Amino acid sequence: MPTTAKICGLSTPETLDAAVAGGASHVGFVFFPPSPRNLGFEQAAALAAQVPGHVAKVGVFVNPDDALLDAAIAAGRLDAVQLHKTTPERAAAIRARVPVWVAIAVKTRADLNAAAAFAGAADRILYDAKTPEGAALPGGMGLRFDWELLRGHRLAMPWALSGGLDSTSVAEAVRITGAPLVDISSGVESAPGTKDVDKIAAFLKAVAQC
Ligand SMILES: O=C(O)c1ccccc1NCC(=O)[C@H](O)[C@H](O)COP(=O)(O)O
Repeated sequence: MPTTAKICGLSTPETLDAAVAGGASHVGFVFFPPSPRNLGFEQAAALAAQVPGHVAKVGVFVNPDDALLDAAIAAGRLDAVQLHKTTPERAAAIRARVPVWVAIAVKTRADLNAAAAFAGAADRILYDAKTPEGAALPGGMGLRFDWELLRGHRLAMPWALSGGLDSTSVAEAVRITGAPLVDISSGVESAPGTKDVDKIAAFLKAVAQC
């Protein structure tokens, strides 16, 4: 199966176009005000209108309440929500309304065990690098974890790899982990929150060669 890619934290028409033109399977819209990638609802609606049907729109949230979820799902016409810092109970409740990705923050092998609790409560697990205690963001910080932790990894649900990827490292990451889907944010930016069309194109070209 070819590796597919999600470009996360898009916020402009030009960079969204680059992701779609380069063959991204998913695009990510962040709904978390402390993030430099945070979208307003009108901005999300305009971007969503630009996404063709074969590309899935994933909203990224940190422990959201129902009001934020409802507004963002409607504005961004979201196909799935990606939840950071959630619980199996909350993920299951949200999954009754919309497909759910759950981010699992990884630093050590023991962290991988957290995924099992989301069986039946998530549609996909996103293994992402754990950010430091007290960090402003739980993702999108360009940090990577030891990919060897996922060598030979088996999970009875779809999953994806994230954290510190870029166009020069993604082939090795996929070779080691066998990730079916890779997710990237800061590795295709020129500054926090500023996506770069050339970096997006280079990353997606590298993924296509995996
Ligand atoms: O990207 C953000 O600003 C963000 C904010 C709050 C929660 C999650 C966030 N990003 C999650 C992602 O899916 C990122 O793509 C993922 O962490 C990888 O980021 P990077 O290491 O920068 O490629």
